Amino acid sequence: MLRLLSATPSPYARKVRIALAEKGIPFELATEVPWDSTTQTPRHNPLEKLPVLIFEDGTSVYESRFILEVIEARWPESPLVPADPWQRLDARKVEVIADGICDALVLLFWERRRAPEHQSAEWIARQRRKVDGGLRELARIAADRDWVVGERFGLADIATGTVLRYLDVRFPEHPWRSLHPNLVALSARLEARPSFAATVPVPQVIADKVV
Ligand SMILES: N[C@@H](CCC(=O)N[C@@H](CS(=O)(=O)O)C(=O)NCC(=O)O)C(=O)O
Repeated sequence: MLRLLSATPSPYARKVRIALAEKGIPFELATEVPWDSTTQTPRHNPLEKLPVLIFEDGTSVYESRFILEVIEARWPESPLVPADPWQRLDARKVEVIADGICDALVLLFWERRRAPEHQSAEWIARQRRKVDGGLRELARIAADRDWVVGERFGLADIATGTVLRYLDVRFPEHPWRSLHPNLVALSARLEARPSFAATVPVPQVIADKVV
């Protein structure tokens, strides 16, 4: 059985979970805390990050954008990327922006886990700018369209929907809902999909000292 190493808050893993669900591909969900010494993630990814997609023969694929490319190549039915090559690049650009916002949110989360006297205000401000700028660009691209890119649900919606809900987990005080009402409407539509409803992110308990 196909296996996915995942974590309850992970927006990157949520993209893969949603894609597999939307394509009807069965898999075993292995929920980990990659920050704890007990995690099996390093056994399957030398970069020690999840999500990791593990095939029955033990081969592993990691880095969510690449995992999604592998899934699209291996199971092309119900495509999640547009057929038009330029629209496909637009969708992948949206994923780059969404993942980049998530990356900034992860860095922000860990900076705030440091003792107050060790937190860098400059570093926090820099990550905050990336979150705000990325959200502005996603709001500009999405506008009031039914789907973020193209004429149907796909990768760009998965990436945008996951970062918006991840904000609630890692940066609940961020005013994105008042700043970008079009993203609020988009998020509500996406979260109503069964693949989203089944994968709502929640914080995890991290037992080990990480920073
Ligand atoms: N670019 C990677 C990012 C993955 C990532 O940062 N995963 C985190 C977990 S989570 O933030 O998604 O919940 C991780 O495994 N971190 C462990 C580590 O960085 O050592 C992807 O898209 O897959």
